[in-house]
Amino acid sequence: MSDSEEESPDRQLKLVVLGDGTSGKTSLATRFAQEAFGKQYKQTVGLDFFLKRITLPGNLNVTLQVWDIGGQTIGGKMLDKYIYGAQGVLLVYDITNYQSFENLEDWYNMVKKANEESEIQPLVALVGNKIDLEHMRTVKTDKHQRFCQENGFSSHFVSAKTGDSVFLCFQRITADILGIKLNKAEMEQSQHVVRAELVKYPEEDNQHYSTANCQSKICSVQ
Ligand SMILES: Nc1nc2c(ncn2[C@@H]2O[C@H](COP(=O)(O)OP(=O)(O)OP(=O)(O)O)[C@@H](O)[C@H]2O)c(=O)[nH]1
Repeated sequence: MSDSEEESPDRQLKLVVLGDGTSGKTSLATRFAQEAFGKQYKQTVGLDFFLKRITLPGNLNVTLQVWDIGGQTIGGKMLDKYIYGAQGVLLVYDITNYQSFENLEDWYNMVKKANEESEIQPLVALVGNKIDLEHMRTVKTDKHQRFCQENGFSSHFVSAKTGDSVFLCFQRITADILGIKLNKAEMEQSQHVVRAELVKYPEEDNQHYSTANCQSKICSVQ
């Protein structure tokens, strides 16, 4: 390999995921880092770590260290230390749980306190999770947008369950931290396509579904 072909070392970034218990922080980190989702709730005690390497346009490799902080740590002594040194903070709430949105004010205050003495402030992203439960939404999108505008947060809506926009969310945050602009095509490429299997009804039942007869067994919902 010639000198010019040598890969430059990965950039390393620390991202901290904060928010109330059950807002979906572990699910979000697991979906992003392992492309998996578990329905069963298991409370995070303290914190968990995830590592994921992504490549941004221009062949820039970035290793993301994702710190998934348990929702119960809000009153604890360790929280400052967990947050300290992060280049990015994801404030996560559940769009069907208004309290989880309201409590982000407290979480954000903890971020400001932890970085009081540091010269560089982390980039903060507001993440509304569980958009697969849109019909149960209790936090209006204009409330979300206002909170972003008032504090200079970037805005994201995701579903850890379906994977909708999860990769895009982490990609956009990483690009913002590194000052890289993603174009529309690059962002569209990162949009997750949800694949839903269609139920195949027995022949005799098909009469009831004659107008909705699908040619393909797979439906792509974007
Ligand atoms: N429908 C739906 N459920 C979700 C989604 N994300 C997480 N959940 C469910 O919400 C519950 C809580 O998810 P967790 O990821 O454990 O929440 P957490 O924020 O890490 O909770 P703590 O560990 O207590 O801080 C689990 O039952 C998940 O399966 C989502 O996008 N959609």
